[in-house]
Amino acid sequence: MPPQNSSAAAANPAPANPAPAISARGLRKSFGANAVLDGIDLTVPAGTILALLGPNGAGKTTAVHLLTTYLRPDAGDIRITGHDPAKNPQAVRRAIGVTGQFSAVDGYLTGRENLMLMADLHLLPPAVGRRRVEDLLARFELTEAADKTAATYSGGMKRKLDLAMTLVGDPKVIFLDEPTTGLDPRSRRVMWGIIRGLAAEGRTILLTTQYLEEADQLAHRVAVLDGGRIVAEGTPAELKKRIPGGHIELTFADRTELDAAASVLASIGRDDDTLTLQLAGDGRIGTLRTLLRQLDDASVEVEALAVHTPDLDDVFFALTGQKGA
Ligand SMILES: Nc1ncnc2c1ncn2[C@@H]1O[C@H](COP(=O)(O)OP(=O)(O)OP(=O)(O)O)[C@@H](O)[C@H]1O
Repeated sequence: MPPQNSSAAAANPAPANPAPAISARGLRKSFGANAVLDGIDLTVPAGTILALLGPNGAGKTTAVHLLTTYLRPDAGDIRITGHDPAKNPQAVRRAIGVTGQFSAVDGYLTGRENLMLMADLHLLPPAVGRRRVEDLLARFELTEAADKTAATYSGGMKRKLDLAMTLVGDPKVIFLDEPTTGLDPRSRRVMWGIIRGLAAEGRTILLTTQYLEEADQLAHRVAVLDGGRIVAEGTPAELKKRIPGGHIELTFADRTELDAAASVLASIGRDDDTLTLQLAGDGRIGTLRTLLRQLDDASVEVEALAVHTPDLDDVFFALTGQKGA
């Protein structure tokens, strides 16, 4: 898949030199003998999206709980929009919105009632609350379904309602714990559009994900969490640079063709079971044209050609030795 983050970043460029909205230094948290976070540092400039990427059980949710006053760290320093959660948890709670893996949506209430309940919890004056709720219903394309009980909503609609509920309080900093887990590809894309829109409004977003493509698509920066530590941090493009380049894979119909191709091409890998050859190079037309001409000259038939560009999956594998989601 071509790297698409460049387009996301171009549509939603990070502001120059903003003050960090989220910063954490030396965060540690253990549950009994289980050291889940072993000294992590995170900085998220205002108006940007950081993806905290890690496999199941890496400690992503624990990190979100520490940053959102839900849990206290064993050690470390946190500032959220300049406030210290240990000293001023109320100020932190006023600045943030959190959408967790467990939905806050009440299935017995309608979409509008769920949102109005949040407006009441935030003590918004009734007229302000009603306006904000109607704006959010419209923005999330839930107006038509607003009077149906949330239990009748699809997974994607519930997730949108959950995020809309988080936005009733107009938070400047938003934590999204695995915002698209379990959604179908279309709903996932809708959610990506919404998340990009929130950052374009100047909100700061920390999202956790097991999806490498999600981090690539959305995040200005990615922090890879593994074994209680941040094992890599950078833009998606920077992380991609840290792994071997792309390659071209040719598949042949039989062993004779494979042997013939191997004798004329400088391959970097060969698999006799799948009848494939790997060649260094990217998908540039000139490279492919030369390659096909060489095969033509040697009268070798190619059954299939695939161009592999490195993605975050490869980064994850290179950094942690594990396959991603
Ligand atoms: N309250 C708790 N008490 C004891 N152990 C906990 C608690 N919360 C989390 N853990 C443990 O901490 C580790 C990290 O869990 P966490 O939920 O933070 O990971 P995660 O990266 O969010 O994983 P997932 O993607 O599965 O949600 C796990 O081994 C988990 O069992």
